[in-house]
Amino acid sequence: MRRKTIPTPEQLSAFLTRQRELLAAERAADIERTSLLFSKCSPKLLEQRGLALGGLGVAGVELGLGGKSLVELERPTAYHTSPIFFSPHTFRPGDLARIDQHVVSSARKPIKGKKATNGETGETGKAVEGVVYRVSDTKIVIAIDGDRGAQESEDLDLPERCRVLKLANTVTYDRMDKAIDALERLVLPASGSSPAVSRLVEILLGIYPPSPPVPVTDLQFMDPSLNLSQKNAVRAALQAPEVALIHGPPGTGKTHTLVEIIRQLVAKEQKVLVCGASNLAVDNLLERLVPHGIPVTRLGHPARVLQSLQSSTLDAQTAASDESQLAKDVKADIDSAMSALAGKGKARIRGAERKKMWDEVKGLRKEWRKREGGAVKAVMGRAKVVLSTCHGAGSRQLQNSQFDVVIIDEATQAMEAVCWIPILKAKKLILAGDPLQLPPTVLSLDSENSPKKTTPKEKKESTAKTETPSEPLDEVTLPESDDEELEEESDDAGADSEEKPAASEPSQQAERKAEPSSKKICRLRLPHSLEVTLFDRVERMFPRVKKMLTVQYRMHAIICQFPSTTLYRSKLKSHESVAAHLLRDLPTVSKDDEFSDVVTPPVVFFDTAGCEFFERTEADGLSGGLDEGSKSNENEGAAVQRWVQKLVMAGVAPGQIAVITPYQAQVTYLTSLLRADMPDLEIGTVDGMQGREKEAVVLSLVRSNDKREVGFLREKRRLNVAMTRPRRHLCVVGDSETVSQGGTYLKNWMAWLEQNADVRYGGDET
Ligand SMILES: Nc1ncnc2c1ncn2[C@@H]1O[C@H](COP(=O)(O)OP(=O)(O)OP(=O)(O)O)[C@@H](O)[C@H]1O
Repeated sequence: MRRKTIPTPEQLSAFLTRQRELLAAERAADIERTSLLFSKCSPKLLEQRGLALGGLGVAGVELGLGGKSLVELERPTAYHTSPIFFSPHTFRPGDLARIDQHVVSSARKPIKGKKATNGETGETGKAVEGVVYRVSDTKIVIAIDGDRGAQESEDLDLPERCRVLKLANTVTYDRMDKAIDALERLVLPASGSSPAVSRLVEILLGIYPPSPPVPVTDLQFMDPSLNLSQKNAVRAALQAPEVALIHGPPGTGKTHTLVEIIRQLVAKEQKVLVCGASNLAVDNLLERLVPHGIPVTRLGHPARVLQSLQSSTLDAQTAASDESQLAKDVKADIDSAMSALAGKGKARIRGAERKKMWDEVKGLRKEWRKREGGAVKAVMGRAKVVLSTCHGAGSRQLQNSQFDVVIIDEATQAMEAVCWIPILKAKKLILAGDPLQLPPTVLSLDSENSPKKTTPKEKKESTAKTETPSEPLDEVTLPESDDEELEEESDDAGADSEEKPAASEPSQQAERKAEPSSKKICRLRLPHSLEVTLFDRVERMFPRVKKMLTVQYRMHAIICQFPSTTLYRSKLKSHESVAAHLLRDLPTVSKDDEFSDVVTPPVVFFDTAGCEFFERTEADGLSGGLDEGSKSNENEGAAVQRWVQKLVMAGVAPGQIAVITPYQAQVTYLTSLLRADMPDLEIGTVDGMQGREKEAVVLSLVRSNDKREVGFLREKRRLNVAMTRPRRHLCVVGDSETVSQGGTYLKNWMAWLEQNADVRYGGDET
């Protein structure tokens, strides 16, 4: 039995150093990935890869919420004889992007009627960076901050012919670094200074254990539908003086539970900061809070907030506030000057006149920002519940704000450092997530710069972002839970291999030095990668602060059985409202006998063993080998297509079906097979489906080879996500012979499918 000790200053320092090293490696990997793409790919290839849109012209500039300049770009017909629709691309609202001069790969004739002064662009303008605000088939709108691009360059003097490039987001890394620096100043102050460190910070770093719960005697649940495990989690979160964890397996109502906690905290006049790992997670919570009439303010770039929730944004609330009326007349003047400068349809204002006008705009903007700043302060002062992404909590609007409680949803998908950004603003922390689903995406696992090197085999598997592998876990175990008799400082011999840092690490040597031979180990352990989340660490240090939700409202009981037994110690139960639901119960689905074998079984397994449906490795060389290694399986794709067609013929709407697979190359292939006929069918990677559900899910496993290699299919957390997305029907297509060679877990799953699924021959054409 090893006793855990509190960290020494050296160990605290080693922990912070490790976080910094990991973040630096991740930043480098992110930038390297982007620059590799930009350097290896010709402009045409960048467009083919969906990372650039070229040949654009400015269709207009207007002033948007929060003083942003909204630059609308389209493909002017003068440049293109072909349709002006964009080709497929990866730009989504919220992406960072740069507008710069259009570049062509090879010499082309100048455009008729234009003087080519620089390459073929005609006129050199300035590059600006911003955020994608809106995208349609023909237009892309980039929002540029009033106090960044336009102000710094004084003039939004964009090139006449532009392109838009997708950028790596380094702001997030800056904020994470800043949070780690702030943490260091708190816990390892320079001599002489003695800052007040909150007990929460000390607990999260293993210096103190959490205080005992403070009973809440008058607790009246506001939502009568909460089940017992949800009520227990709400009670524990409210009673915890400093920290609580909510473990929500798939479909167990994590968000439902958090909404109750927020309502209870608001009723007690607590000021709450609610964060999510992603904008989607934040909007999901916002959507659920708004109907309860809770006064919420959503921080974040309006471009990153769902259209339907815009009225809850700080920008919109500021615009509607009494305080901002003062700023409105200034805004009108800016608007008219901006449209004159954009000069759409008229002659472009140039030279001294343009400079003078920009100086005026600059002055007006300064005044407007001052007036708006006052309005923002007033709105923030009134807000009871503030919502933002974790890194958004580092924005200037929250610079001096303090909260009673910070809640982080999907905390198991957030890197630890990003969680520290909001944590440093609060006295108490509630984390919700599921450590048995996929961790945050970490690019540096695959990088030369990574403190932890991957094996060549892992590396090959992880070239596309959607395929970033996690360390294959041979023993994913449910960590010690609140409801079992456990010593708080128990032996962690059962800890999974994840926590073992690479032996050659300098920081780990520091850890080993600090660890005396008497088997005492430090409670604060060094993470081996950014995949180790704060939730994981706190759970391991203090298992009693965790409550698990145990009733799921998504899957048919059979679909739930394997993950529940193997990952959740059989604690995950199916609510009676879903335990027996089948596709045939859907109102649109045919009740004819003809379709019975399609819409009745909850789990179907097309076993392709012996069919010789071999996988193919992609090596298209498109991006200098960046996509090399992704797998596809055409015959399996055909089997998926046949089953989807049957489901649809039986009356299941394409929008109720998802086709998922771990491999990007298979997504591409399946898209080419199915997209044209079924635009509403969801086709994507397993990773992209985390947090979502569909009535029917068809899962293509892809791997089929003589070497019995399964690659990152063996990652249990990915498999868990894959098999827990369906509500009524799961169809698995795969080669049991290959897949069952991928370790005990996959072997057991194949055996379970043989026993419990409606097993069919994979080559079956009928
Ligand atoms: N106590 C309850 N009674 C009835 N339905 C519930 C209850 N709790 C949750 N649900 C339903 O279960 C579904 C999943 O809930 P929710 O979205 O809150 O879960 P989640 O754990 O956040 O989901 P995910 O697994 O996607 O992260 C929702 O449709 C929700 O309405």
